[in-house]
Amino acid sequence: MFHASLHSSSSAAQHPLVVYGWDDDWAAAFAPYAAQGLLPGRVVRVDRGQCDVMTPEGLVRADTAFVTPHDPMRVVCTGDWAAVDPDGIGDPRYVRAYLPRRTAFARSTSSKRSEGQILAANVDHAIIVVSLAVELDLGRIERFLALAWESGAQPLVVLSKADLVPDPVGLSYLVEDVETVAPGVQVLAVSSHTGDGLDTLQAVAAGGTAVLLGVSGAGKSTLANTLLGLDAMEVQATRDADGKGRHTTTTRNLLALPAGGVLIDTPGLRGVGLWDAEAGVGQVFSEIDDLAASCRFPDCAHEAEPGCAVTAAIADGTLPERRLDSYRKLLRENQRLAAKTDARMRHEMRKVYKQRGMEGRAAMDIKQGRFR
Ligand SMILES: Nc1nc2c(ncn2[C@@H]2O[C@H](COP(=O)(O)OP(=O)(O)OP(=O)(O)O)[C@@H](O)[C@H]2O)c(=O)[nH]1
Ligand SMILES: [Zn+2]
Repeated sequence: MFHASLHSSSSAAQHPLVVYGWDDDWAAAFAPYAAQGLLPGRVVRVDRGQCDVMTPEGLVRADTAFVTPHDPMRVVCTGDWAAVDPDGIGDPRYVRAYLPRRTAFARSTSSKRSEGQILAANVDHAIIVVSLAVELDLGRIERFLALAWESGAQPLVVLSKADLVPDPVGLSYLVEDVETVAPGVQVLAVSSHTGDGLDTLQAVAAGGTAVLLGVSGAGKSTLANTLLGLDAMEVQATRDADGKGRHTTTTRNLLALPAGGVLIDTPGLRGVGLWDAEAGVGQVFSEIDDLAASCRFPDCAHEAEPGCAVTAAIADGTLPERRLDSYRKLLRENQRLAAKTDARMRHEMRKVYKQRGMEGRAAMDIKQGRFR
């Protein structure tokens, strides 16, 4: 790139995988595999025991048999950084290993046997898309926030279809409403139709790998197409061809954005639920946790205990009762799920991602001038 050639004569060309999120830390983690002659690559799609991996040689197809253990949390997934066989060594090529994940999105796979499944790995930004065309459901936003925090990614709430709320004062109230349930999270009104807010969203997305979360009709596909630089005509044409208008994400689930950054859009993420997100739940309701720290009893249940700071805040109107109800509901739901889930698997997930998530959030806090 222009900058690179100005500042450093040795790096005339940047690594071809930089647009897919490659950085010095990944390079360091990959060094032992590079020494074995393996190629680095980012998994852009997984299906039927094979995956597509973007490598410096371009897109290669590789078998995942060596990295497919019985534990579904350890199966290679979209967003992983993989070590694959170089060209000419065996046919098919194999994925030999994948690098430790920085973050991961998981969900429970079945209602009977609650098992975790990884949906996307190494996501930096969880973009929660909420339509302004319908009434805001703050409880639902809180669920998505919990899920996002639990993954280790930094959440961002996008209020989509902002063109439907032409009154700027009304719009600012809606943004404020969402901000009250999303401490530590940026809330951004965006319209794919007028382009409002897109610059800011693009700038955030350029800083890493993003996923779009949200219910059906929230505007995720439209936003994805906008970020990918596909205009409405192209999308319409595609919609006519496959009846879905989702051509961009049917072949690859991970795409480099023209304005920088990477977008992951896997089908599974579209219906994602809450999975063992207890730490994430606490993060969403951090103001309640803060209050609880001042309760007289450390194990206060905020019911009828004397000296309870939480019920006091509800009584004096500083904490909406809805927030506490919502908090309890999510915790209960979460405990039900957690009870059904194999403890070892949960432990595994905690160990690997929690630390990273906390480090990431601490770094974000420092960057944004928030200190706790
Ligand atoms: N007015 C307005 N409508 C929008 C905007 N963005 C999307 N829409 C409309 O909202 C509807 C749903 O948008 P999609 O992008 O398909 O929503 P989605 O979240 O991808 O939905 P699923 O694919 O079902 O998950 C479509 O009819 C879009 O045309 C916007 O910025 N303004
Ligand atoms: Zn209390």
